[in-house]
Amino acid sequence: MATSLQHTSPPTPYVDLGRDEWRALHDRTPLPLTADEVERLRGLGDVIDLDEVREIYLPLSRLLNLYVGATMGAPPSVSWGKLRGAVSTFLGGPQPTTPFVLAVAGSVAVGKSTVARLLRTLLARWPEHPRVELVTTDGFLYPNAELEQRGLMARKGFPESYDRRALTRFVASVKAGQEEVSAPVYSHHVYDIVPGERQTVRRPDILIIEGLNVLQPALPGRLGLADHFDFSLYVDARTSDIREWYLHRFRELRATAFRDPSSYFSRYAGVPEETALAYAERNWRQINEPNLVENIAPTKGRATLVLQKDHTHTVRKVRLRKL
Ligand SMILES: Nc1ncnc2c1ncn2[C@@H]1O[C@H](COP(=O)(O)OP(=O)(O)O)[C@@H](O)[C@H]1O
Ligand SMILES: CC(C)(COP(=O)(O)O)[C@@H](O)C(=O)NCCC(=O)O
Repeated sequence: MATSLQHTSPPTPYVDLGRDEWRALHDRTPLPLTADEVERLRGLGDVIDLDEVREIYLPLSRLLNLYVGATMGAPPSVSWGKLRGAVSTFLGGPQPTTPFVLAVAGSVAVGKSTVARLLRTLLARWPEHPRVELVTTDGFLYPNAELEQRGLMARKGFPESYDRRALTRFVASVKAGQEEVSAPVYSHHVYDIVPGERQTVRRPDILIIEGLNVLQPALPGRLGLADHFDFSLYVDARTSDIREWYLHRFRELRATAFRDPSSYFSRYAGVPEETALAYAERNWRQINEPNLVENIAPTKGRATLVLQKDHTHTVRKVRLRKL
């Protein structure tokens, strides 16, 4: 005889919300977007539907605002910084605040940069944490010369193509509250690290660290990058959709940025479209897809929150780790 237990899903460590359930949270988000802010978001230059911003990303910024408040505390009031307050009491005195570290993970072309830029803007609107810095992990790729030497030129984006120690040290120093920390800078234009250029971070309220491999587990015996995160977000979609977005972006870049003769990819602006697309397809098949399958997707379960997108970039499901 069937028991009711057979019909009950087993408990999971996540809360799953469908689009409509998540969207309903929008009504409870105390900081609506003003017309000015909508204009500013348009100014970011990203293709993103403004209803999607209001219904999905604005509630997400509120959830993050709650996490920042609970973890870091702003003014030590009843509702702010309970955890910090309790720990300060335990340690016998107020502890200095350090930046809240938010990681954004996912495949090449899944939309990480778009989400990270959007969150930088949305999070900075909250009065408790106006100073938000965004750093991408590509600055920690080894320079091409080093990748050549290590035989890794066809593995750009794989965990071994990064200076993982420098990346972890960077995030640890920001998290430690160091006054000024700097990161190397990668240029998609020249397809290499820019010699001598640095991005400096000066004790922001929030640091967003965005990249393919941010959720990779630590090497045995070492502290991992993810050990310094206060919250992590994984942007997810079907591999076949991500492939389409990758090829679409390549086609768009061919018509714009690749036309600049100083671009590393300028040769693909001058060849027939099918030759250029064959190159992009090969890059997807040989580099980005295997990296997604072997290294990136397996880290999804470690994220605090997963955004699941459909083929139009519309978020259909949000999965949040239970506290
Ligand atoms: N929410 C969105 N709505 C529409 N297009 C998007 C959205 N997010 C990303 N895209 C598009 O998808 C492609 C990949 O996005 P991008 O943020 O550059 O990805 P990543 O940083 O993960 O490589 C780009 O062409 C971008 O314009
Ligand atoms: C620079 C990247 C490795 C992404 O770096 P991230 O900031 O995510 O660490 C990636 O966008 C890339 O250029 N991959 C090389 C393969 C390709 O050209 O598609």
